[in-house]
Amino acid sequence: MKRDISSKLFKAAKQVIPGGVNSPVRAFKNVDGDPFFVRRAMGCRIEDVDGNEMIDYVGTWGPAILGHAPECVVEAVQSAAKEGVSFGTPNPYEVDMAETIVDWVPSVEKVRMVNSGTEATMSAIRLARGFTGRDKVIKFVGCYHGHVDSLLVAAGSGALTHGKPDSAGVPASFAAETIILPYNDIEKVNAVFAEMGDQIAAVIVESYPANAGLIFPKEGYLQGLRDITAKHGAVFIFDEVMTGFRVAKGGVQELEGITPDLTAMGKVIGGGLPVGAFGGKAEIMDYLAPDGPVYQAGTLSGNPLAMAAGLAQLREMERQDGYAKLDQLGARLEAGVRALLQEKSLDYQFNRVGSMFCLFFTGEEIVDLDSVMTADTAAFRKFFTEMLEQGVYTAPSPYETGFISVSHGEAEIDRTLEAMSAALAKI
Ligand SMILES: Cc1ncc(COP(=O)(O)O)c(C=O)c1O
Ligand SMILES: N[C@H](C=O)CCC(=O)O
Repeated sequence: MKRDISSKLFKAAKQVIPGGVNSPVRAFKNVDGDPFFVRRAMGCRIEDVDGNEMIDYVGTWGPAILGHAPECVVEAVQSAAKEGVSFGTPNPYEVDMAETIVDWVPSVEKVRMVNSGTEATMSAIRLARGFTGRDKVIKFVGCYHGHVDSLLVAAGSGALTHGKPDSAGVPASFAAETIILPYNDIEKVNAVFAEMGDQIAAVIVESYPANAGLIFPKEGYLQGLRDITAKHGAVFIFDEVMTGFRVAKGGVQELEGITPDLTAMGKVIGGGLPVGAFGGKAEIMDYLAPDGPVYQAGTLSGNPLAMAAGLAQLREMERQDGYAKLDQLGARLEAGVRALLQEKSLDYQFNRVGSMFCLFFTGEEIVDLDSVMTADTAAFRKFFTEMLEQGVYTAPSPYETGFISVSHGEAEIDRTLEAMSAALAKI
């Protein structure tokens, strides 16, 4: 593939943008390559500035559930923009969005809009601390909750990709308030609560961890977290920034029948514009300013364009019965991948829920970060590079999850399986 213009742009970008990118996972460091720059993205395809077209499974890291630039979202943004792009006052879209979230997400009684998933988790943590009057927070190894200081400890996603699960610049005193435990081990959680339950403000967990590949909870694990937090008066925070509105209308909490106290949301609810949200029990949410003592704010929060885009996307998903369609496409991909692995006598693990999936280049059962880290990263790199050569763009890291969109069709899934077959043969 020719990448001349992308190479020039990357060179120029590195002069003026740290690492040449505005978010580390985009830098392709984990695949020994340089990133391509995108000119346009429509449906399930993206085209780079050199004219290479690719079937896309990154989907702008999750938000593009209908595919790129769906007509309904573009029209909603255009029409909203004609009335003004930001008001800095309450607007009707915000009420519509809040009512939609409360209607769709089982545990949410009240919700506050923010501008990113990071803001959502950061605010949820502050609220949990304000509500309980406690400081300590439990998070799990490999879970990523955005670049919140106290949560950038043993984190997944870009932090893991770049071999630095902890970040410089996070004061040791902040990190000391975060208790890190392995995922999927409820005994360890119970033991910490037994020792210091009255100091723990919150347990935060990715509903299905999807920033260290895609890991599923063991039977009873999420309910175990729910029970122990309830017993000790700690706030149970579900991070559904990635899974919310993606795996089902009501996210993982709907699938698993779990009722968290607070939920962090983002990605799909923004329709591709910068949006996050956090919500939950009214009793806790009412601790927020202006009614309560926990301060939280945002110049552009509830922005009319972002709300219009998100609402249009959610309504279209409902209208098309998008979740059922995504599950069918996901099942087709899964069946094809499993057949390929069997045909090639590879014992690699493949995890999928609805339209989210991850192929792990290891035979170990995937239960936590330790098992994820047994994957053969050299094999992953070869696979990624070969897939890209064949016009299929998957995440440039073994620790990210793939996303199918409603605009993928059976033909694209089958083409992807052909590419996978060739790529696996080259490993
Ligand atoms: C589970 C999860 N939580 C939080 C975040 C942070 O969201 P954002 O990148 O919008 O700040 C992300 C993604 O980055 C995520 O996947
Ligand atoms: N895994 C991250 C979020 O889900 C990827 C997005 C980013 O960090 O740029």
